[in-house]
Amino acid sequence: MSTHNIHAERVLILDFGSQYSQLIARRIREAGVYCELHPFDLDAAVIRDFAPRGIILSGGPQSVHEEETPRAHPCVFELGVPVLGICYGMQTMAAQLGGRVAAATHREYGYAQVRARGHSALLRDIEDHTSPEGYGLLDVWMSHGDRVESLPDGFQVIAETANAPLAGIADETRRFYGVQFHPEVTHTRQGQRILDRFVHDICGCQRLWTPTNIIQDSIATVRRQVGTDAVLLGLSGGVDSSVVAALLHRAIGDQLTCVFVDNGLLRRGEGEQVMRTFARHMGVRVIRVDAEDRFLGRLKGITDPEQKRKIIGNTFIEVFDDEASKLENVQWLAQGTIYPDVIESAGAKTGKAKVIKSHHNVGGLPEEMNLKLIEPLRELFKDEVRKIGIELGLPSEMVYRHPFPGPGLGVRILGEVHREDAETLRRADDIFIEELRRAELYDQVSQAFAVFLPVRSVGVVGDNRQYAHVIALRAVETIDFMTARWAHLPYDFLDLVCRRIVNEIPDVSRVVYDITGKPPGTIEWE
Ligand SMILES: Nc1ncnc2c1ncn2[C@@H]1O[C@H](COP(=O)(O)OP(=O)(O)OP(=O)(O)O)[C@@H](O)[C@H]1O
Ligand SMILES: O=c1[nH]c(=O)c2[nH+]cn([C@@H]3O[C@H](COP(=O)(O)O)[C@@H](O)[C@H]3O)c2[nH]1
Ligand SMILES: NC(=O)CC[C@H](N)C(=O)O
Ligand SMILES: [Mg+2]
Repeated sequence: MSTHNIHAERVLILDFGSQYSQLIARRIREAGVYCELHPFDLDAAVIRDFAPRGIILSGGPQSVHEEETPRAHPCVFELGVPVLGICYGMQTMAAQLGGRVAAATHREYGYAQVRARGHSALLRDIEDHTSPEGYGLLDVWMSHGDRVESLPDGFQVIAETANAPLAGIADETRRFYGVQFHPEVTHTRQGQRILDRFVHDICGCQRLWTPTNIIQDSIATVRRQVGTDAVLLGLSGGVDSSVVAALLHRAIGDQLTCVFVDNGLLRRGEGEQVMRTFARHMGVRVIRVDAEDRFLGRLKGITDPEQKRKIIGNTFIEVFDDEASKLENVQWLAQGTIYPDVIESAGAKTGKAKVIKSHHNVGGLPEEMNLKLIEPLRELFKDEVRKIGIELGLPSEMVYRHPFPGPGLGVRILGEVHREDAETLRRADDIFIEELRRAELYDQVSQAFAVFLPVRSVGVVGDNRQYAHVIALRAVETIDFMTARWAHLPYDFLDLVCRRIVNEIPDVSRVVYDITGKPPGTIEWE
């Protein structure tokens, strides 16, 4: 049983549309405090029911001084809990409580140095440098064009810059704080300390949100939820489903059955690895379904990328359906949904956030099969999922592996998918990944893989003419996979990988390296 109620002390973040709202939530979680991110116009009744220990108002693209721009519900300032406004959040707090906000003559984007004033509970003793006059100086990151020009009653200035004399404000009595800079971004060097200060010292939250507590709590919840029913999980070998498998196995043991589908579009050794880690080492019941013929059969003659994705998704559903109907007493389908998926799909529904992913995995399973859904990672960010995976004893190569798309090699073999090309690609990809690991570059890039190009190019090998395929290598660096920079891998390294691929795989005569960023490219080629 869980020893603490890890959700009891919670912080509410109201999202005014900042690019960094999710980052605020991640930082609060890093501080060991449970928080949720919701749209700024969340119902007052829901806000009260949430019973937050503190509220954070995020930044946002709009201008408080224009008409009809977002406001926090007045109840935010009436609950008697601390409030921290960041950028737009500070501006709207100031405006709503009687201060004035206007466009500044100078905008501030990027680095700025803030001078702390007085001894606020928020910034006291937190500094990067000390000025000759003895003031604390903070290196921060700004992104604003408006500024607070006059303070509401009860507020004092706690930080200033040349361009924003009111860069930090506080009403210590009501425990309302505002900062014009962004403590949630890593460029604000003391940002985590400032947020720690807010949630621990000002809101009075303890550090209950830790991997050990999260695991204990999820186990208790899962046991309560499923009782003695059986649970089915699609296990891909990817991070999320692997962590769900480990967690459910610990919670309900033999009541869990995993289905691993080999669709013929997986990386080399994937099936073997899944069976070794889960079935052999951990004693999880895993059914391996060999569905290569079924998938490749359906893909015959299909060249359009979107059509390929749809066919692969639908075939997954069929295979799952078949497997589920063979099992007895299965009432639940487990899924590796994580918190960013929840935020993004809510945003997509209300139209407040831009639709980020239109990718599909094995979507649609629940309706098709009438199973109840169980999603034990629904509240967690990827980094939290990884920490839990490690704590549950999963190997770190599994927990820290690069993401792999649901449609797999199906979107990395351009045009029609042929079995022998999939094998060629698997070999090339395996060489690339193996060498990245050997050179200790694997963890320095966010995602790396090979792509099969269905064109032929002439080469010369051993005095003979060779007319064979082209492999493209792709490696990117990114935080959120929304934008990416191509990885500047060393030439000598690329040279080595190229030579191995061309020498070891007869069907490849040429290797190219993709130097397109995202945008304008996407990460996958299809
Ligand atoms: N080959 C497969 N066999 C069984 N289930 C699969 C397979 N591929 C995907 N799935 C299911 O689809 C879900 C979504 O896939 P997705 O790639 O988003 O997540 P993941 O594989 O768990 O983790 P990661 O994002 O690290 O790849 C998985 O959690 C898993 O339940
Ligand atoms: O689970 C998935 N199902 C999909 O259909 C899918 N398509 C792309 N990706 C992964 O998403 C990230 C961004 O990819 P793109 O720049 O190609 O859109 C990269 O990490 C891609 O590998 C997918 N993941
Ligand atoms: N990053 C923000 O929250 C910006 C707030 C507001 N749009 C400004 O320019 O000042
Ligand atoms: Mg995956």
